Amino acid sequence: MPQPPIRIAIAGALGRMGRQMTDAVRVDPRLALAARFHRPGAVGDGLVSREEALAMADVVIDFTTPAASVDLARICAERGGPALVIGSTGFDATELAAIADAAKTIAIVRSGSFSLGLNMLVGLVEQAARALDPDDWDVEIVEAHHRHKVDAPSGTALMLGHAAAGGRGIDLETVARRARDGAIGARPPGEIGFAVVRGGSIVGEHSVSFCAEGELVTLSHAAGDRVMFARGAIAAALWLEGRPPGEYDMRDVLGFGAP
Ligand SMILES: NC(=O)C1=CN([C@@H]2O[C@H](COP(=O)(O)OP(=O)(O)OC[C@H]3O[C@@H](n4cnc5c(N)ncnc54)[C@H](OP(=O)(O)O)[C@@H]3O)[C@@H](O)[C@H]2O)C=CC1
Ligand SMILES: O=C(O)C1=N[C@H](C(=O)O)C[C@H](O)C1
Repeated sequence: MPQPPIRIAIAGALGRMGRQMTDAVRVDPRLALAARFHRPGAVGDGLVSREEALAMADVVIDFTTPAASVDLARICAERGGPALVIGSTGFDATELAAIADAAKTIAIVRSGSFSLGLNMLVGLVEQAARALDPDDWDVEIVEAHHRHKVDAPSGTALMLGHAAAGGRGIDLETVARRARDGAIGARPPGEIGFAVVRGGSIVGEHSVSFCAEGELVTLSHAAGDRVMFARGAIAAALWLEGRPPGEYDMRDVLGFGAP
């Protein structure tokens, strides 16, 4: 018997990723585009209210803002579904805790990047960080995005930072250096530095450099098109079918295991 298509609702449907998701879901025979919604009050273009959308969907795919994603996760948990794929970035600790709380009731895949290649890079970064002595090898993460991006460092850069810190067996927050300016002094050993570029239409570029006396190792990824984020989010939505409540990430979906 052929499986019935998974019914997808798209949050933030008029945004850059919302539009990309709409196109990708429409052409995927495993999925039915059940509903699209945007901000409260947004109408036209086939949009419905959030409440109507949630009633029609098995999975909601959400690329919006931290506040909107947290609210959506809370509402989905209160009504016992649907499951959620969250791609928004820029969450603070309180917002992340709220999503973790919702994941006690519903299944959620949340990732700063739905790119397959990027999630493979996360494992390579963790491996390199484990192998290279932090007293000799400085870690520097550089990310570049389009001029419209509102959070920094990117969710992906933070994932890469967590992978590097995890490889060293430390908590990223204790060693992260998110910005530098002025008379900052010499670089302390063990620091994980972030640098941010914003401009034009850059879809997303990330590099992690391990810098030692006389040599440099750089691992990098460049996104040329948002379509692969949409494909990754679809893989996550399909993977969610029948999953118990919990907060999962793209490495779970891809079967890459913990970094
Ligand atoms: N994890 C991943 O692989 C990827 C993650 N992202 C992340 O996804 C998020 C969205 O990115 P992008 O599409 O470029 O940004 P956009 O600003 O283009 O889209 C976000 C949309 O969400 C809408 N929105 C705001 N509040 C609500 C709400 N309460 N309900 C429904 N919709 C709402 C905004 O509306 P309005 O226009 O009216 O403000 C906006 O159109 C960002 O956090 C980005 O970092 C992006 C690409 C890949
Ligand atoms: O805002 C974007 O565009 C992107 N955001 C994600 C992030 O913060 O890492 C993923 C991707 O790089 C595009």
